[in-house]
Amino acid sequence: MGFKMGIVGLPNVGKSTLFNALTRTAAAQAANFPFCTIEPNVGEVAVPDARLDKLAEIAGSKQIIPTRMTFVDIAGLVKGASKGEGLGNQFLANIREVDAIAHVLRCFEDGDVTHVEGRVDPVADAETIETELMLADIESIEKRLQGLVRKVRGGDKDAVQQERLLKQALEVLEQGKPARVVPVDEDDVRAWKLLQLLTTKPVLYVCNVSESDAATGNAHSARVAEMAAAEGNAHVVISAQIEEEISQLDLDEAQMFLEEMGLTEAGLDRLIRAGYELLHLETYFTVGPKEARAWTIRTGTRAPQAAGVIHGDFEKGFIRAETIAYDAFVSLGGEQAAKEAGKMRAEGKTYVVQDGDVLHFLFNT
Ligand SMILES: Nc1ncnc2c1ncn2[C@@H]1O[C@H](COP(=O)(O)OP(=O)(O)OP(=O)(O)O)[C@@H](O)[C@H]1O
Ligand SMILES: [Mg+2]
Repeated sequence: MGFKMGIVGLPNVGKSTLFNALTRTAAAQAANFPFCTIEPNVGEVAVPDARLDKLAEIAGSKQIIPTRMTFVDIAGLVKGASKGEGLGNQFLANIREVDAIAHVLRCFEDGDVTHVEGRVDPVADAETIETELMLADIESIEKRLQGLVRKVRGGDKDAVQQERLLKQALEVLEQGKPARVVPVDEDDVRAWKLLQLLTTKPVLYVCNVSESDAATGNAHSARVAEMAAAEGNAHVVISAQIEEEISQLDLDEAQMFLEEMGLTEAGLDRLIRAGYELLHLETYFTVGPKEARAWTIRTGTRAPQAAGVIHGDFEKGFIRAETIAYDAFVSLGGEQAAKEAGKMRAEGKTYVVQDGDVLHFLFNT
């Protein structure tokens, strides 16, 4: 499966710097000139989860394998991108493929770093980008509607559904609103997702502040917070530049550095967690002497489909899941003790896996 977040924003706002920090590499070229990035950079990031380390410690697991999330560093968008301005329209296609958008907003003042509009105004920047995404959606909907005409006439059911959904999206977009405000019926959810409209993707605003504002945020990030709350989107405050520095340090050094800065936790950890929440993702664990491993599922996933994340055969031949809740596993001191205390449950096909469940799957091959 694997979930993907696209890092989106105006040119030169710190997207590649953030990407490098997240992936602990210098894979993406980050430099003080607009349109530095052209081809998207793709990297996998381990999802930090203290619970996994705790479980491994209790079970004496030799190896710890965190679950992962993919980040894609996309080229900067500018006003007119949907009409081919800047580096044009191809980047909009990169955004189509992601599950959610991390929208980086410049919230730092630094006369040496070029802002494409010559001023720092993250709320206006967010509008610029959102407008481009809306225009791109309108254009792609109009094209797709034309392409559907014949099929709809022929009575193709899927085409009729698509046409209806596209028209609903078009109506709100033409009022200047993102397609995510369209209320979608249960029966339409799948088809709606398949439309891959840019403005239906959940947004996490990343307020990129200067080093000195990393712990407290600033007036710019406060305005973004307000905007995000009004839209029902999420936001985090982080300094991409410091995060990149921290990502080069080893764990002890990084901890000291964070404390000196007055931070309790690396901004990246907060960002990844916020991404998790935004996508309604949860984690379950498999724990044994060989390895302790975390797996990602969507909230509400039933046991067989959760098993399918490990291997398709687990889902096909699913018999039952043995479950211990994280808290019981930890407070009782491991699997055996939890079992003896009656805290291991056998669950069937309809069981909805809970965040933090420690699971064993039994299956037919
Ligand atoms: N928090 C920050 N404070 C000060 N400078 C920063 C901060 N974050 C990034 N920068 C600087 O901003 C410049 C642009 O960064 P970066 O290349 O990451 O931007 P980008 O959004 O990827 O740009 P492009 O769209 O051109 O690829 C770099 O010089 C970087 O060091
Ligand atoms: Mg870049």
